[in-house]
Amino acid sequence: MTTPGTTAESSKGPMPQGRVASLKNILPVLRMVWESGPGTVVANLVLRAIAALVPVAVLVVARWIVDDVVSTVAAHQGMSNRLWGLLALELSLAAVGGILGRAIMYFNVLLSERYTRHVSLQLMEHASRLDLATYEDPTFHDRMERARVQATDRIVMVEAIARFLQQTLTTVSLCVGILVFSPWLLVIIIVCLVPTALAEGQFGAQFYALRFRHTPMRRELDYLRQLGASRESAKELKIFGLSSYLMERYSRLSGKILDDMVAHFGRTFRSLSLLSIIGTLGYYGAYALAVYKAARGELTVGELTFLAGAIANANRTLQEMFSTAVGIADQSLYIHDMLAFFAVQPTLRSGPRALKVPRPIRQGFEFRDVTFTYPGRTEPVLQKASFLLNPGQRIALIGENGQGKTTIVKLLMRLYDPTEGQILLDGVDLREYDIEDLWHEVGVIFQDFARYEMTAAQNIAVGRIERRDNQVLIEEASHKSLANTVIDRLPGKYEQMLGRRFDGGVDLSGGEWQKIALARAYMRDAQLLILDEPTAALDARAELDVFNRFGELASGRMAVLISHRFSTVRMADRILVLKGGKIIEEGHHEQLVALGGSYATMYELQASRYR
Ligand SMILES: Nc1ncnc2c1ncn2[C@@H]1O[C@H](COP(=O)(O)OP(=O)(O)OP(=O)(O)O)[C@@H](O)[C@H]1O
Repeated sequence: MTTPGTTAESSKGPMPQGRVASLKNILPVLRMVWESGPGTVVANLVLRAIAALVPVAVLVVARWIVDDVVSTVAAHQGMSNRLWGLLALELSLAAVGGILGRAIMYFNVLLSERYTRHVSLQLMEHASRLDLATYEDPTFHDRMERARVQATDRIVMVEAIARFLQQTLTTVSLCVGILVFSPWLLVIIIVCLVPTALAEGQFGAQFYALRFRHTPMRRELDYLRQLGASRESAKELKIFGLSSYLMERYSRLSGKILDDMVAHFGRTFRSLSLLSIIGTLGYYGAYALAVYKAARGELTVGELTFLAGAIANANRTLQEMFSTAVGIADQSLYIHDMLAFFAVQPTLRSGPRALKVPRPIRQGFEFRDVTFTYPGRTEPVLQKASFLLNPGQRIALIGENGQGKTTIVKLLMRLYDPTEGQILLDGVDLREYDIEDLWHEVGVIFQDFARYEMTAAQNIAVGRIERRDNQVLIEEASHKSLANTVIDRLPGKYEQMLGRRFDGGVDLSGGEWQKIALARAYMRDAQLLILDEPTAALDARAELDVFNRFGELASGRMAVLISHRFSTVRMADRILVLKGGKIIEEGHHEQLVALGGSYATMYELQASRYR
């Protein structure tokens, strides 16, 4: 098995394309932050700008106070009004600083909530527009899952960017303050900080590169952690004894990351400790120069106080800026999936002059020499398949696993377009119709139907969500699919929460879920009903009941049934037998049995088990 993340890319050297691209991720995130609440962003920035200037203002007032004290002592005067005023000003600045800190925290929380809400809604909106084909790509699926997590996690980065701006403004204001008194002081500080800055930059880039290289491994760790503690996998993990295998994989991967980190921080610590001595020398050199100037009378004691504070503060904030910048770059690695997800666009769309689906449909559907190959595959799943589905007809698709039955359904619903050939509805190419109108006319239950962790009524209502308050319709659908036999036994009846995720939720068996899901198809006033393995999890009696009712329901409408059970399939008006991407036999049950071909063999095989 290959271990993700062990690419040959070095963590040293110039920034390769991918890493630079990750840094570019910051801009779209900033745009999303802005869109999530311009007012909150402005308030946050204004407050931070004011807060950024408080340190320098405090030092300026401190300088005035000290100078006033010195002159007051020299003149043997008591406390002057000006001195009281300056003390009050210093107190006010401290108070303002405290209040600003609180206000910034408040706006951070507000911004974070707004951002999460905005991005989550955008994710949901974008996800709803994408082609189904996109969802069937496992890489995309992983990416979407990570995008979902990233949407809410990356607010740390947003906060860091705001902090970085604040730190920069503070540093600049302190440097300007120092510059006013002596350009030399600033030169000393900066010159002595340059080696540390360069090294910090270099180590920062290396750390970023290391994190970049670790990203796939960290993703695998996330996956393993999730697998090791999820409800879906718990049973298999126990029975197959997989936990220790997963833990071993987790431990190996995380151990590698840990080793890399220890090595990196060891190197960083050794080099930066040495370089920090130069920085400290610079700081004390500048301080000594200020003291020297003060001793010579070139600076007042107040000015010395200001400079001592400004030098120490500038030294600290400069270093903080570096680590914040590294942190931001580090975070930018983790938004790639979210942006890539937003970049995926739907391809199946309705044209500008899309037609409405006729009501009623008069001629039905026609597959005309349809060939279809899944994106990324070379072998076609269907080859020149042709058949008719007329109004009032029920057709069944049968064939061994993987022969293309579900694919036909997906094509019929225009979740994909044929690679060659045409699908016609009332003689017009399916592509000419409004896609949403088409879906509106179809009631479909797939094999892998969704189990919504919502109430029983809501689970049925999703079949026609705009009628979710119509209890009569819900109960009718529930009777037709036999869901009522399940719901009547639930303590909360239609208001019973299903699934185990939420308090008071009740989980159902596979067959019970299937009856509930089936009711969704009956909620719709659809002209075409598609049931893909609708009764696979039902017991024999329930299956018979469901189909007796289905017979009544499908009258006048079209229905497509997919099933491996011949008891189900034989009820269809016409059966299409699929093999190797082709429709090899077609007819009703008796005809196909009499034909003595593939259908007859499969039927015999199943029937013989019951004799
Ligand atoms: N999204 C996809 N991308 C690539 N190949 C796919 C995709 N979906 C299905 N296939 C492949 O197409 C073939 C037909 O799949 P399909 O689901 O239509 O078969 P089926 O007859 O419904 O099978 P089953 O009886 O197992 O449900 C299979 O080989 C399957 O692996």
